[in-house]
Amino acid sequence: MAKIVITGGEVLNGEVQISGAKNAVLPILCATLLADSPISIGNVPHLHDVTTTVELLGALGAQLTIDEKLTITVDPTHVNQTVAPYELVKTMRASILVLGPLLSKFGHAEVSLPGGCAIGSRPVDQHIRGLIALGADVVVENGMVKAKANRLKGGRYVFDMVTVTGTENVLMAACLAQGTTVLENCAEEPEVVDLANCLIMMGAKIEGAGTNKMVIEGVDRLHGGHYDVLPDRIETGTFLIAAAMTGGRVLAKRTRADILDSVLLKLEDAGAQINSGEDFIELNMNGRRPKAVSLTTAPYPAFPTDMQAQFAAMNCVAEGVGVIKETIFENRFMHLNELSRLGADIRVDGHTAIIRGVEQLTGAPIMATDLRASASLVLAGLVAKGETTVDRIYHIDRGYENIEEKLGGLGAKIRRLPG
Ligand SMILES: CC(=O)N[C@H]1[C@@H](OP(=O)(O)OP(=O)(O)OC[C@H]2O[C@@H](n3ccc(=O)[nH]c3=O)[C@H](O)[C@@H]2O)O[C@H](CO)[C@@H](O)[C@@H]1O
Ligand SMILES: C=C(OP(=O)(O)O)C(=O)O
Repeated sequence: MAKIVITGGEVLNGEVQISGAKNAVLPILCATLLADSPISIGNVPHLHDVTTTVELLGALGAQLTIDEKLTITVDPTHVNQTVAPYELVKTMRASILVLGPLLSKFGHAEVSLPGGCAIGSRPVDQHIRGLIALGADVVVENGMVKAKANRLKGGRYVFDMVTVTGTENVLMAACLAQGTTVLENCAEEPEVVDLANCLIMMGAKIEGAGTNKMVIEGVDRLHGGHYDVLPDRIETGTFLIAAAMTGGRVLAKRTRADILDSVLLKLEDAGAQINSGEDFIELNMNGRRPKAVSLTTAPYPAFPTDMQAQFAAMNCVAEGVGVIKETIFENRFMHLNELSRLGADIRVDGHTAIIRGVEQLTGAPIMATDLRASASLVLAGLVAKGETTVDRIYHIDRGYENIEEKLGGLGAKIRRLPG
């Protein structure tokens, strides 16, 4: 299995180009199934999850072309399959996002219950109940979600909890339903808004994206066009933390500060100087050691669970004690054991981690357990004395484009050992 080897101790300095957001491009690629003419998607990140989605859409009969800039054009007019088997969806949580579009467009969908990061049980009951509220007939049998409907009808659904992909699935389904759908307690994440903007470009009638209530007026058809995916706020935050942990300065380009408020505030609490403009964020630590920060994860616009592991890594070397509460996923502390193997001082009490910063971590072989855990281990390796080898690095390739090249460009001593 491929590994990443890092020799810690370099102060990061320089510019990094941020890629398109994984959690926006995946639903948007699935939304192309709804169109009745070709649609091209730009600012696509080169990620394993994108390849998986492309393979999935291809297996459903869509014709895809990818140019040298990684713009993906999907022609969904030849889709002739509405079954997404386990073999195709097992590595990626987001594959459940073909359920809503297939059902809405073709009246039938069978999608295997998804895999993805092992960070919690991650049920899809809200996706199913939302589709039932639109008139679908849904059963779960042999690990498959099987849904059918002649034509979905507008309805009202109040999500039990804020769910990002749940909101996206039901939103996509509602676009081609007959009549008006009202969705409440919706996720307000920027990636949901990006999906809604893409659907609107395709002819959908959606109001309220980015608030907790969306009203969707169903239309008879959606068309193609072109859409550029928004920048990845989690990748951005990860590079800014790399600068903060190493006492360095990083200019993240082609990104957006307005979707990172809660993260930037915590970085300022850690002592970072932040300067941002329309499409860049610069973080300067001026050689200082970060101060520990306390945080609680919650749905957007509060602090994102996808940045929790990276802040845990920063707290390991920060001055003082930081208390981290994870409220979204029940099993998202697996990085903490590995960080302890580097010498971190961490106490876990249920869903709370109390981290006392140490002066120096020391390199060791460690194991990545999920996507953001992997990122946090790489960050820790940047500041650990000597060599850190992060095994099972395939997790990181699901969500970070060329992470070792980008960190290397900022001065990190990092290399990949092929498996
Ligand atoms: C591809 C994608 O966009 N992934 C993101 C998405 O995951 P994902 O959409 O899977 O996460 P959700 O927002 O759905 O999960 C939030 C919480 O709701 C629970 N839940 C969710 C759906 C459901 O039907 N029933 C239920 O109980 C989950 O177990 C979890 O405790 O949002 C998460 C929370 O911001 C992020 O960490 C993931 O990076
Ligand atoms: C948990 C994540 O991804 P997924 O939902 O695709 O497993 C993530 O992006 O941190």
